[in-house]
Amino acid sequence: MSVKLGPNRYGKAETRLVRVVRDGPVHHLKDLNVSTSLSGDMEAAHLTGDNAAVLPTDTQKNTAYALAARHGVGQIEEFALLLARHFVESQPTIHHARVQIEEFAWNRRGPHSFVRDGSEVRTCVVHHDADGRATVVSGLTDLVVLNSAGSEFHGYLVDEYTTLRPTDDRILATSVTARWRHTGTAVSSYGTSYDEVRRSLLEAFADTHSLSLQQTLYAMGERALTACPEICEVRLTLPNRHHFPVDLSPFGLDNDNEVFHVADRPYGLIEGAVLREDAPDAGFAWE
Ligand SMILES: O=c1[nH]c(=O)c2[nH]c(=O)[nH]c2[nH]1
Repeated sequence: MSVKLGPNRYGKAETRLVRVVRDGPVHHLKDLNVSTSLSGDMEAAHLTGDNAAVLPTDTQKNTAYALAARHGVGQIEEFALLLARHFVESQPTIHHARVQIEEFAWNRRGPHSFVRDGSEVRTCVVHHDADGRATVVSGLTDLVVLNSAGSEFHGYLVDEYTTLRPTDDRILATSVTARWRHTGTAVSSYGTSYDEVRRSLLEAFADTHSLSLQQTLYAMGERALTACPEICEVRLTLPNRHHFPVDLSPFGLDNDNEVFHVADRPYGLIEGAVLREDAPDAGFAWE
C-alpha cells in the first residue's frame, strides 16, 4: 500500500494571556486566548521523526507572551499579524502561520477594577505566508439578541411529517457568531471597523421585520457591508433559540403569547455568507 502525507499544521492552542498596562493608578487590561498554528517543511517530522524543522509549540506559546511584553497588545488583528509574520519571517522551515485570537472584554468599574458582563467575545483569524500574503478575518461570537415582536414564519413547505404551525407573531432569538473578511490588511482602524460592524449587525437584527431567520441573516450581512467599506464578506451562524408558547389550558389559563418554554435543543441552525459582488478571491482566509 502506498500512502503519503496530506495537509497538516501544528501549534499551541488556547494560550491564555492577560496584559496589564499601568498608567499610574489607572490600569488597562487585555485578556486574550491565542492559538497559533504553523505549517511548512514538516515531511521529515511526520515520516521519520526528524524534528529539525519543527518550532516547538512550547516556543510558540512563549513567543505570544514575549511579543505581548515587547510590543504591547493593541487591536487583536494587529497582534495576530505581528505574531504570524514573526513565525514566517524568523524560521525558513515555516511557510505559513495561522493565528486565531479571542478577546474577552472587561468593563471598567474603577481605576484598577473590572467586571465582565455578558458572554460576548471578539475574535480574529489571521493568515500569513512566506510570500508575504496575509488575510484578516475579524468577528464576534456569543452575542445574544432577542426580538419579542416583528417575527413571522409561514409559507414553508408542508409534507406528511410537518407539524409546525405557521405564526405571524413569534419571539426571534439567537446567539450571533459573525465573521467578516477584510479586503486588505491596510485597515485604518480594526477597532473602529469592529464597532461599526457590531452596531450594524445589531441594528439590522432589531430593525428587520423578519419572515425567517434566513432573511434576517441576509439583512445583517448586507447592513454590515454597507456600513464598512473595508470588508468584503460576512459569514453568519445563527442558532434559532426557539421560544414555544406553553399550553396553559390544563390550568384553565389562556396564553396570549406571553409565557414561553425556551428549548435548549434541538435548535435550527441558520448559516450563510453575504459578499460584495466584486469580492476578491478569499484565498486561505477562511481555512
Ligand atoms: O426562521 C426560521 N427558519 C427556518 O428555516 C425554520 N424552520 C423552522 O422549523 N423554524 C424556522 N424558523
